[in-house]
Amino acid sequence: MNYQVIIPAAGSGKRMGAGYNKLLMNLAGRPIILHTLDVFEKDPNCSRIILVIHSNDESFFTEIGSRYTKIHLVFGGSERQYSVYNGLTAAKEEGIILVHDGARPFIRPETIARLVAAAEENGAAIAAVPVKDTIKKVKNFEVVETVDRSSLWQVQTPQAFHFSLLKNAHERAQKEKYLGTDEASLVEKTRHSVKVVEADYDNIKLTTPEDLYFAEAILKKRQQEN
Ligand SMILES: Nc1ccn([C@@H]2O[C@H](COP(=O)(O)OP(=O)(O)OP(=O)(O)O)[C@@H](O)[C@H]2O)c(=O)n1
Ligand SMILES: C[C@](O)(CO)[C@H](O)COP(=O)(O)O
Repeated sequence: MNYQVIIPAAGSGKRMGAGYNKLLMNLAGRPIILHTLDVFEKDPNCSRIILVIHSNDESFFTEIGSRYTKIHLVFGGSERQYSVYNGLTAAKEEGIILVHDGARPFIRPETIARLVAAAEENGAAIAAVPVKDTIKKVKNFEVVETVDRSSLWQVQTPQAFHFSLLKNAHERAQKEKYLGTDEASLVEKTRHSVKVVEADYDNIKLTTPEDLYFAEAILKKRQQEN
């Protein structure tokens, strides 16, 4: 089943502390964002990549345009949610649409395929992995509650939706002025069910400097697999 993907890549990477967009940082000799784009450019089921960029990075992304035939560039907003919404305006209003963080370069094609199938069937599906650590609610550095982790999952991207379901959820959030940290939380507010597809623990989001060490190790392991 064909799908479109919105790739939000317009963040400032504050937690990475590079002083510029972390997605332009080097990973195995290439900017992180190119590793992510490669997955979708190579996927024959991906019909369109809507890449949401910061105006500061326009020249970089314009330059790579010739190597990535599926890309449509859109400018982002001050929040991730606004960037994704801007991406929706450049999408074809049909079929299945995915949202995938540019900061997650290790997504596997087989996970994408499972998510697309689940979204086709249910309307909404997200990648996630079961929590491994004990999770506690903490206030002023004091434990308030230990949360039962048997039903807790750590949510990732891609998140996959019927186009109209995602568009309606974003429009409602814009109208009612609420922000979510992922697309599924906006869809949940419309009371539509969201299916979970178990993904990989190495589908990490490169957020802080330590993640770059993990990324080098993941890449090395993937090269051994191929
Ligand atoms: N206004 C924003 C904020 C984030 N993103 C994108 O959303 C993804 C997940 O966001 P995050 O990892 O938080 O990236 P940053 O916002 O850049 O990081 P930080 O919060 O540390 O500044 C990233 O690919 C980022 O580029 C975006 O397109 N527009
Ligand atoms: C969408 C997401 O990657 C799911 O875990 C996460 O919520 C993004 O959070 P961020 O702070 O915008 O990186």
